[in-house]
Amino acid sequence: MERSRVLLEAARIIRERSEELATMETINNGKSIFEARVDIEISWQTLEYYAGLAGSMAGQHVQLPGGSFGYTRREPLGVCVGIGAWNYPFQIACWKSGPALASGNAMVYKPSPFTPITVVLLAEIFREAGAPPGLFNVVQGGASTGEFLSKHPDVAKISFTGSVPTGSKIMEMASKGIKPVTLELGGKSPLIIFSDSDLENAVNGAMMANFLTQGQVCCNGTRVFVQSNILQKFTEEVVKKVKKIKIGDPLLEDTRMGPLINRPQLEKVFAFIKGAKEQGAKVLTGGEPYIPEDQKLKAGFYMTPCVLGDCKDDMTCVKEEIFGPVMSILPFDTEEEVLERANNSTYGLAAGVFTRDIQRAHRVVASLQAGMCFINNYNVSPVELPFGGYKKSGFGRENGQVTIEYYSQLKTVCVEMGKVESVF
Ligand SMILES: NC(=O)c1ccc[n+]([C@@H]2O[C@H](COP(=O)([O-])OP(=O)(O)OC[C@H]3O[C@@H](n4cnc5c(N)ncnc54)[C@H](O)[C@@H]3O)[C@@H](O)[C@H]2O)c1
Ligand SMILES: CCCCC=O
Repeated sequence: MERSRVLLEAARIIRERSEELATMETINNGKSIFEARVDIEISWQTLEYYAGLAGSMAGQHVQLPGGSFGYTRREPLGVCVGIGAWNYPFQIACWKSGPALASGNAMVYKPSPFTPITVVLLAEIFREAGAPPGLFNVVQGGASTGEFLSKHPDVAKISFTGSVPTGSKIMEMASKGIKPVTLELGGKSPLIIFSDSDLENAVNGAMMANFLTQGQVCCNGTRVFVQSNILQKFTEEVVKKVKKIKIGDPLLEDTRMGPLINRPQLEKVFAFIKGAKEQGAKVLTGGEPYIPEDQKLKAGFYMTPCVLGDCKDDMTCVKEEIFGPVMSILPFDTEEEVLERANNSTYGLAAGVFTRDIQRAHRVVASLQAGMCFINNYNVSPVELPFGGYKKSGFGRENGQVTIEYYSQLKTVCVEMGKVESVF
């Protein structure tokens, strides 16, 4: 209950300071203030949710023959390391620290060097909320700092959010110390639109699946499979909407797309678009540098959101994670065919299906190889629901009750009430 009170107080402070924190997050990352506000809201909800679970951590009592019994204790792991990506800096730190602290651990958190700011504010908030000094610590740095933390003998667990190659290195380092890891990695998720969908809903779902945070979202549904008989109509509607996305100063109220995180990321996205064109895809809109009129923004890393048509499953833009505002549209004919193509990926983070046929919706998600599936929506992530991947998108979960298990260990105590029956 003591932990719960600290988390609840931290949630209250975040809520009270939400406008300031959202502004800082926009400056930190470049996402629109509109989206940053949502991130801050999800963040305090996460701390509230785990505050609620903190007091309910308990073991089991098991009766054994002869009056003997056993019981289990759910105990903390110790010092947990959190290593975060730059796309949701504050939210990722809350997704990790909420369950870690609720379970009784301490945390050392390393944000991405591209977004070092807001997690420092989170550390100050935890202190102000009553967390003892040293319970939640921030260490700044890049790969070598992450490696130092991952190899450190005093560290009991690593929770990592980032790319597959780095996740693989972290797992290797953790294996040397036999440390548990949670890996929240990348994706190339499918979004399947059946022709019986509510078209407006499906178009809105595809927008949500591709263009939040300048397309730099791990679970984005970037492979948009559209049933052939609605391909033309769907594509026209999507392109119309994408053209209307307001790009510019992320601190302005009506902006919906700010700059990408940095120059290399912008160039990487342009290289994917160039490669897509060379492989035969057609740019239906966007994919160009965007120069805002405002003088002070001219050197920003802006681009116009892009929709690619005439895509094929074996194109690089369809197979690899771009991590930018680029949607690939792929026609399909049958359910069986689309399932096979949707699952034909080394990733398995998320997937979505739009249909009015409820039986089909459940049948399809049951066959999709993805940890986070959406029916008739996309990219909503309530804290009550576990989030995480299949296949190379990682393992372990964030959010939901189950995450307590990833931040704790189970001790079994066997109690003998009779005499020891020695076999010797
Ligand atoms: N599944 C999820 O929940 C989720 C959420 C956000 C982002 N992501 C993924 O993250 C990727 C983009 O983020 P990124 O570019 O920051 O990823 P990244 O792997 O380059 O870096 C992530 C973090 O790891 C650190 N790091 C880098 N090399 C390291 C090493 N050798 N040892 C230890 N730490 C090291 C970085 O400094 C950073 O803090 C995308 O692939 C995206 O899909 C996944
Ligand atoms: C914390 C939000 C994770 C979404 C993926 O990038």
